Amino acid sequence: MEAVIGGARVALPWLDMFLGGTDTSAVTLEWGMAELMRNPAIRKKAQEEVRRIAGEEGRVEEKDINQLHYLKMVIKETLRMHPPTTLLAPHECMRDTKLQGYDVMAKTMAIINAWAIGRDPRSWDRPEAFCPERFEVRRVDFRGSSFELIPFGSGRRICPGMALGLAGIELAFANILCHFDWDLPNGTTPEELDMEERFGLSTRRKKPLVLVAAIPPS
Ligand code: HEM
Repeated sequence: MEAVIGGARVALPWLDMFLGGTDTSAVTLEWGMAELMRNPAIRKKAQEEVRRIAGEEGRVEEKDINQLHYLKMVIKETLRMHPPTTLLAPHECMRDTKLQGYDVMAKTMAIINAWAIGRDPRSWDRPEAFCPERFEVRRVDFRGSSFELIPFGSGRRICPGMALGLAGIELAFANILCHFDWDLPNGTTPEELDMEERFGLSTRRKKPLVLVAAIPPS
């Protein structure tokens, strides 16, 4: 990100880092919870796993994260359907290139729609269904090597904060599922939950997610 200070353009990489690092994780968490509210059976399965791993300590810590196999699939499925940086970052072609029969001129701006790629029926069976189990049979990586799932981009400009972002999302997601039972307010049914998006720097929910938290009976 750049700012104009005293007439001069100044690069602000720390601001990129701050915005890229906080907003994306918060948006992913909100979409993930929304999908779990629409899919109670998936929520129950994720919550059972988290509470089993939390055990007697009653909380999930960083050392436990690698055991959260189902929750990791829930997060992967969330990033497939709701990549926060919908259009990744614009890339400029450095030299004249031929790509799959197309001529791409130097200086061409390439904008990649990760949202559409994640919902492409040529790559995904029932793409509009939230189904973490699809990753049990299909070993798709989302770290830049499987082009059908690129929420963090790919190649030399892939998101450098991926590991940090994922660890934060996993830990926060696990603990909010561990400590509370969740419900929709005012008798809203899962089918009625509004999933409309608002496109922006990161694509968030048009209406913020409002949920009722309850402490589970011990
Ligand atoms: C769910 C979490 C996150 C997602 C989905 C995400 C996604 C992305 C995407 C799609 C890009 C553009 C990649 C491209 O150019 O093709 C990017 C770039 C970047 N991200 Fe993230 N990000 C996340 C978390 C973070 C965190 C936690 C940090 C830092 C603490 C971070 C810092 C950056 C920076 C500095 C860039 C620019 C890299 C460059 O241009 O070379 N991101 N991110």
